[in-house]
Amino acid sequence: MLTLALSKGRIFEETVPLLVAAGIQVTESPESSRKLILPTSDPDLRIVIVRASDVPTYVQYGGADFGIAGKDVLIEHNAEHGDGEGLYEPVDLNIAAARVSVAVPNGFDYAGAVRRGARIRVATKYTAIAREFFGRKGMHVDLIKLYGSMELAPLVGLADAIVDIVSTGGTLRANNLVEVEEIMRISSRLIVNQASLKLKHAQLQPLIDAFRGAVEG
Ligand SMILES: Nc1ncnc2c1ncn2[C@@H]1O[C@H](COP(=O)(O)OP(=O)(O)OP(=O)(O)O)[C@@H](O)[C@H]1O
Ligand SMILES: O=P(O)(O)OC[C@H]1O[C@H](OP(=O)(O)OP(=O)(O)O)[C@H](O)[C@@H]1O
Repeated sequence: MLTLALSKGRIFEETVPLLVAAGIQVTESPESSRKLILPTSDPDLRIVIVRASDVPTYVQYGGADFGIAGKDVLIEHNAEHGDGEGLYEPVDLNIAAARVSVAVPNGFDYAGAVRRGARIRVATKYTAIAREFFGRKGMHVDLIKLYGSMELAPLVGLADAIVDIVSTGGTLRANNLVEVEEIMRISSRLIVNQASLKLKHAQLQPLIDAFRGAVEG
C-alpha cells in the first residue's frame, strides 16, 4: 500500500488532474467528506488529507510515502527539520504557482527605509525565507511570526511590512498594500520519503514517472 499526503483546497484540486493523467481516479473529495483517508481507484494507493504545512512532516517521518507541498512550505519545513534529511524532491509539478513577496502599506517609504538601513518590523508565516532574504540584503528586521492573515498586521500597527504569498495581487489591493520586492517564485513539488523509495521502488517509481510525464505533457 502507498500513501500520498495532500492538503485540501488548491493542492488537492490541482493534483486530481495529474492523478487522472496517471490513470488514477479519486472518488471522494475532502470538501464533502470528513474522512482523512481517501481511497482511490488503485487499491494500492490511498490519500491522506493533512494541513499544507504538515505534508513534509508526514513524508519525512514516514507517515506517508510521498506527498505534494509548496516550495514555500518545504523551505520553512527544512529549516526546522535537519535540512529535510530523508526527503527527496524529484519533480516540480508546476501547480499552485505564485510568488513570495515583501509588501507594505501604500505610502510607506520602503526604498527609503532600505537606503537608511532602518530597522523594520516584518510580520510573516515564512520566517526562514524572510530571515534569509533580509540577511542577504544586510537589513536588520524584527520578524513577527504569524500563522495567517498577514495582510492585517501593517493595518493595525503590528508590523511595517509583511512577507506573504502573492498571486493575483487581489488580497494586497483589497487591504491597501503594495508589493515592493519579489523574493522568489514558488510552485508545488512532489516529495518522496527516501526509505519508501528504496523499499517500495517498484510501486513508487512508476507513479513518480507518471507525475513527471503529466507535467511535461
Ligand atoms: N494565492 C495563491 N495562489 C497560488 N498558490 C498559492 C496561493 N496561496 C498559496 N499557494 C500555494 O499553495 C500552497 C497551499 O496553500 P493553502 O492555502 O492550501 O495552505 P495554507 O492555508 O497556506 O497552509 P496551512 O493550512 O498549513 O496553514 C502554499 O504552500 C503555496 O505554495
Ligand atoms: O494575490 P492573491 O491572488 O490575492 O493571493 C494571495 C493570497 O493567497 C493566499 O491566501 P489563501 O487564498 O490561500 O488563503 P488562506 O491561506 O488564508 O486559506 C496568501 O496567503 C494570500 O493571502
